[in-house]
Amino acid sequence: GCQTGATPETPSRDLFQQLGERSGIAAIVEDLLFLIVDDDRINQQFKGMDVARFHRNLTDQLCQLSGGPCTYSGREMRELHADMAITDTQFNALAENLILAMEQNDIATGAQNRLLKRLIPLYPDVRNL
Ligand code: HEM
Repeated sequence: GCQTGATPETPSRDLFQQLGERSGIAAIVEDLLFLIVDDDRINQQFKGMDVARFHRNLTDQLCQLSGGPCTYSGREMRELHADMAITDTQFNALAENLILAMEQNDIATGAQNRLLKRLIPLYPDVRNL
């Protein structure tokens, strides 16, 4: 579960709030999915994926990374992306789409950047470096 309740304010908690809590993050991930499907730089990679599972797991991951009360229960990042041969261009394309999705959901630029900063450590795993 991912409940929101009376919890002391911490910097990480604050990012979760700025993203609109789990429901706000779920809306961002939904918009991200539409952008991915429209983006010829990356959409072929996502052909045949389980959309509902992707939505749930990425939402939980971003919720947890932003300091929210969620636990990511999807597959391990390196293992999951290992056979995809993801290029820098494709990684950047996904990041660009995430930024666009956050823009569409009126997320403040500072909050956008703070989330991106927390995703950067996953770069070597996603690119299998
Ligand atoms: C920081 C960057 C990234 C993060 C945090 C991330 C995270 C995730 C997460 C949480 C899932 C769902 C895991 C699950 O269902 O068990 C996923 C699935 C997937 N990711 Fe990534 N990802 C990133 C970058 C990329 C890039 C750049 C690509 C390709 C362009 C990509 C391609 C995929 C595909 C195709 C799936 C679906 C696999 C399937 O369900 O068959 N990811 N990713």
